[in-house]
Amino acid sequence: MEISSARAPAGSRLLATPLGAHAACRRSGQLLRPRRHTVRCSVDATRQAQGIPSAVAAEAEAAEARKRAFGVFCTTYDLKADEKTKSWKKMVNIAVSGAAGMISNHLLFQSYRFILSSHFSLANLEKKKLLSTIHFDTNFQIAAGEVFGLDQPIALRLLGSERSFQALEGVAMELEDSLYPLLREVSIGIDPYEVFEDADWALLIGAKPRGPGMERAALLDINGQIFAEQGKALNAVASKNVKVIVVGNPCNTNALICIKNAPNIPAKNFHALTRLDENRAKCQLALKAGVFYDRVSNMTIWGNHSTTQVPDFLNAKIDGRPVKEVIKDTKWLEEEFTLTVQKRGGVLIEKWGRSSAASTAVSIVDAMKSLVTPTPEGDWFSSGVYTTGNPYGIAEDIVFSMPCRSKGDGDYELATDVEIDDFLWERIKKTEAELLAEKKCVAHLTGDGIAFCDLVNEDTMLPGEM
Ligand SMILES: NC(=O)c1ccc[n+]([C@@H]2O[C@H](COP(=O)([O-])OP(=O)(O)OC[C@H]3O[C@@H](n4cnc5c(N)ncnc54)[C@H](O)[C@@H]3O)[C@@H](O)[C@H]2O)c1
Repeated sequence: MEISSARAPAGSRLLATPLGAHAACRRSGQLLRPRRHTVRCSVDATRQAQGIPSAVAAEAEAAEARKRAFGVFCTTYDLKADEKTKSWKKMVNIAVSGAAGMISNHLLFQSYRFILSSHFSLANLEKKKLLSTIHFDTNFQIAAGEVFGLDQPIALRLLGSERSFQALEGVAMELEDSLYPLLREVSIGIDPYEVFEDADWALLIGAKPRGPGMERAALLDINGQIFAEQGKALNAVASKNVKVIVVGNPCNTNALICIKNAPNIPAKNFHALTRLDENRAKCQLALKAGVFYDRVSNMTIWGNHSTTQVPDFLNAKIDGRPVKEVIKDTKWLEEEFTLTVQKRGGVLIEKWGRSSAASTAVSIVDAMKSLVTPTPEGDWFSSGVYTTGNPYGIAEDIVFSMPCRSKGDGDYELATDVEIDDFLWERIKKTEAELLAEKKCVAHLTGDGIAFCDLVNEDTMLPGEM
């Protein structure tokens, strides 16, 4: 077999993949020219080398590969183990549910990241200056190496619903045509037991939106069932150390449902996405203080990804100083800042007629990066994580957004150097009460008995809802 690559970095060679099997090549024995790689194979030599006895077996294998991979990604690479390059890492398998939806569309294609000079100041924004200092990174950030590095090949496993399957094929076609150099496999499907196989990461975005007049309790049940099934599927077929980020709302309780349905995966591996709320809070503080957002650190969102969430200005810092020393307007911090962050999603819908997708996609990438890169000394990030064993006195056995630090190994520890005063604690208890009430509504999905839902009177809105 002769293999050459036009796009692999100099000195590197292509990676063998389990999905690949180079099915089409074995089937036809003809020269194939996938866009990225020229692959020539000798049918007999390949079969002999791999101990494949007959054309029937090759055809069966080809059919299997066709079922699981999409388009050009079916013609992935067939190097034997001893031919693997030392310079490439083992493939990372990333499963994305709701892959044909709005957030995924941004995550997969258009998650633009401004790369600005570090002295850039929002207060001094001038058009000319902006043009000269901004560069666009238009690649899919994960496949482009922003999360895992430039030598990390990626496989994407895209899960859709029956209704969105055709759109999912379109997504896969666009991924083909985007020529992402690190994207080596794409498979699509509607069965989580197939799509989540060997997943190292699962980004659970797909969920049903709350329809007009639908009570929160009904949404909890409908989406809870999706996440119970996906938890079971992850438990059965994903990597035993899979990291799961639940985005679909109500994401804290959906994450709890996943945990309860995936007993073989450590509960610590599950996250509910509250990074968008953290980013929104940082932006508001930066605007008020007249600094660029990278000067804001230690920003915690406590609790639920809902309007009861608590953006913590007591522990946050600007230029390493407590926020309250920099922004002396306590009334603004307690009232306007808190409400603005809590209701940001709803206001965005009012303006644009749809919920945040681009900034959510960016925050998913941020959340992943926070787990695979060491947290800067003294700082932390927010994530909705399992509360059992938490040092703050928050109720156990729920998923609650708290301050986390990572060594960059995919794991995290809760920050202990935080202060909690009466104002903060009162608000933490309110969002905790909401999550405990949500938990009761989904007891039938977490193995905790019969569900009882009394959320009707206290029907808080999710960020992103009107
Ligand atoms: N946590 C956060 O910060 C945050 C922020 C914004 C939105 N959200 C939530 O993210 C979710 C997705 O938002 P969106 O704008 O992408 O919605 P969308 O409606 O554009 O896309 C959702 C996609 O999921 C698919 N889907 C539905 N059920 C599925 C299932 N069982 N398996 C796989 N796919 C399924 C749908 O067909 C659709 O393509 C919503 O629940 C939204 O409320 C969360």
